[in-house]
Amino acid sequence: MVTLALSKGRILEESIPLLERAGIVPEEDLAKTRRLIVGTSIPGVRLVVIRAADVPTYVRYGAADLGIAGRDVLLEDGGEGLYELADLGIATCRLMVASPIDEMAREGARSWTRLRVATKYVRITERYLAAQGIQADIIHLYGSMELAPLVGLADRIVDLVSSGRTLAANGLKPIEHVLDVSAWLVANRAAMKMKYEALRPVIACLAGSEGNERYRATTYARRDLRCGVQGPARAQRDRFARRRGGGPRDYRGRARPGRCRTAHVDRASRWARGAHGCGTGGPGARACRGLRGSDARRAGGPARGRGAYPDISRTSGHRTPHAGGCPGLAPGPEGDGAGPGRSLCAGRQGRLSVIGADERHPCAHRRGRRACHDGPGPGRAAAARTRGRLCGRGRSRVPGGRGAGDRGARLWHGQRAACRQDRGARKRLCGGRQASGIRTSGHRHDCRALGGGDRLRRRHRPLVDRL
Ligand SMILES: Nc1ncnc2c1ncn2[C@@H]1O[C@H](COP(=O)(O)OP(=O)(O)OP(=O)(O)O)[C@@H](O)[C@H]1O
Ligand SMILES: O=P(O)(O)OC[C@H]1O[C@H](OP(=O)(O)OP(=O)(O)O)[C@H](O)[C@@H]1O
Repeated sequence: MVTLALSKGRILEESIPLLERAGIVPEEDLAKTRRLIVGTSIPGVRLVVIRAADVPTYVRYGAADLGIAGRDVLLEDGGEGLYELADLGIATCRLMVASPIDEMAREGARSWTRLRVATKYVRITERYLAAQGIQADIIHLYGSMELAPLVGLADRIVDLVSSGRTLAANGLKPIEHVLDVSAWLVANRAAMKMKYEALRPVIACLAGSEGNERYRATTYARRDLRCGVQGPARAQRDRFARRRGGGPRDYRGRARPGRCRTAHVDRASRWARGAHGCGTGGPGARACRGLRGSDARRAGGPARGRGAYPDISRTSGHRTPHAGGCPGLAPGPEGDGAGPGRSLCAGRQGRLSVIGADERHPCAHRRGRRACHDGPGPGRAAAARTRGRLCGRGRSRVPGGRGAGDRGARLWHGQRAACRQDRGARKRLCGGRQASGIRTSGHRHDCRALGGGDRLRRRHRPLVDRL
């Protein structure tokens, strides 16, 4: 059973059409029913309707597997224990600082000193004010913030603004923009591991449902389609190669001809950003279906002609490869293209990330965690590939040294320490015995034998140090 938590209020109003477009039709009218758990047209998918601020809690503790909540609520909550999967593009508004209109001429927001600010969003406001270097007392209210300045409770408010009518009606004016807000699809982390097969079609249908134009590679797809096929070494090499003006390179630095067989998509991580311009029109293009605008350009799509990759929309965003919607939400065979994830990564979805790089990035890749359900996590897989390539599989080169086999190593010198194959080379350099070593400082730094304790360290210490 998949439980989807919906926020009451505005988000619910806009969630219902989204659900219906995705083929998830509630058995009862959610706006009218007093029931809080409602079945849907999809067996095994049910809805719970709760207060917006409670959605993160339900999802965090696994009472709901998925949830739809405003970004304001998620940021205020902190988002621990959640994967923030996709910006659904509904219930959009802005979080603004507002002040009484007549005060506007007197001072700007930045000149505040020890003002009182009323808000429902204490955490966000604290962070915002701290970032601005403004000292203020924050007064926590639960609603009708606009009233606070009118009755002398606060000098400013931080509140959501959509049409601006509420502010205007109360003689207030927005003065600073804090945050763009929209509703996001979130998931319980454990459920994403344990119930992934059941969740996947629901996620795909909600995040990629036709008509959801905000479904972008920048959110769900970008983070979720980590196939782990293409490792960082190759991505990095390609990036370097492109900077040099050449095409993609193999580990020896030779031009890599023909079609690239990889389809790595994760641009959420730095190293992978260069992974798409493979220059072949093959994998990069395939991988980048669904990337929009600058992402697509970065991926090399439009650079090779706007029509080259019909799935890349330059302006309007991701054109979901979700032909035909989500018939019955039945998870199809891997790689059947039925969902945005599968069409891109052949079903091997990986780890997810959070909203916006500016907030946090608990990226499983960076932590090297197992994230891919079909294999080792991208971190480890990538590291393994990197090691293999860097050391040239047994070449007795010192990383950073000379020789064709070391090109990759030079690019990836940061990985040297991890490269087992390099041990041989180091040993040969120091023989495990030399007192002063060869290339002393570099050698000392690299030599694993130094990890063996003081005795070894002394033995390896260059003569000059021992004097
Ligand atoms: N004016 C608005 N326009 C668009 N979206 C809004 C607006 N106000 C709030 N939202 C979004 O809808 C979510 C729920 O807001 P809503 O006003 O329906 O409930 P609430 O007043 O925050 O909650 P409660 O009534 O339980 O205190 C907010 O978290 C925000 O993401
Ligand atoms: O810009 P507008 O279109 O006028 O909408 C903004 C209002 O909507 C929200 O209030 P809500 O109706 O949720 O009531 P609340 O203040 O009690 O939360 C928000 O807190 C503003 O008051």
